[in-house]
Amino acid sequence: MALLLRLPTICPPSRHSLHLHSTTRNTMALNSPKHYTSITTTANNRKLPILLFDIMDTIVRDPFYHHVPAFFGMSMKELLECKHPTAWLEFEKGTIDEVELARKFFKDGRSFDLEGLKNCMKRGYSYIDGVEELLHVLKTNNYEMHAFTNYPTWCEMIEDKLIVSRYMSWTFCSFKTGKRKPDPDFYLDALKHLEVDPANCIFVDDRMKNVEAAIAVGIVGLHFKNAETLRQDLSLMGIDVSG
Ligand SMILES: Nc1c(NC[C@H](O)[C@H](O)[C@H](O)COP(=O)(O)O)[nH]c(=O)[nH]c1=O
Ligand SMILES: [Mg+2]
Repeated sequence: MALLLRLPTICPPSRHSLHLHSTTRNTMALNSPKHYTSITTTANNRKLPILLFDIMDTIVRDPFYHHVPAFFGMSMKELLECKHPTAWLEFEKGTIDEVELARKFFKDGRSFDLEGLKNCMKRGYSYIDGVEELLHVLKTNNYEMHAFTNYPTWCEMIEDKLIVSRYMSWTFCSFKTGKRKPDPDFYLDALKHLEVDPANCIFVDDRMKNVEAAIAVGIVGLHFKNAETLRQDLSLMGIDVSG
């Protein structure tokens, strides 16, 4: 089983605590650290828990680690040595656009074929094995799902190719919010937007530090390893993953 991270049964109040949304009734059992004994709905028939998904290397393969070095004819080590240290992060936060990214992608300001890089990224995007099938089941079983991703406007290229919106909304994207995981404010803003108690959200991410940040604000955190262990973890928590 993939590592399952959960706050103590009842999350201790912190300055970040949010109040239970007033329309919530019969909330999930809080007396078991590892299993929700009931799936609940709110007064407006909202099914709980809400599922929040990291995208890169949780739902979609990140082309950065193989396709991009190959595109530049470099090893990853060589690429990291000559890349600008913050340009990509700025692009992810939406503070620069892709033209500016291209201008400062390399520390020495050398130019490159931006359209070629974008096509390379597009070719590289694919669902991680077994994930789309799991999303399909969760969608069929009426779970509310949202993307929660550090990624630039190129989310649109992912959407164009994989139509992730069939399964979840592109609600929480760093390029729109200007915040990146593991910034606690990114998670707190999401809870405020969703008007939901953090214990009624499950967050799934391949990076442990992002999972830990979710847990720190009271969200249930699952560390993604692969689709099968995620299915098992969700099932153990009482989520209906039957097809
Ligand atoms: N530095 C560049 C990256 N890096 C990969 C990113 O870390 C990744 O795409 C993203 O931040 C994933 O975040 P999450 O934790 O999965 O939400 N990728 C590029 O394509 N180009 C870069 O220059
Ligand atoms: Mg990721």
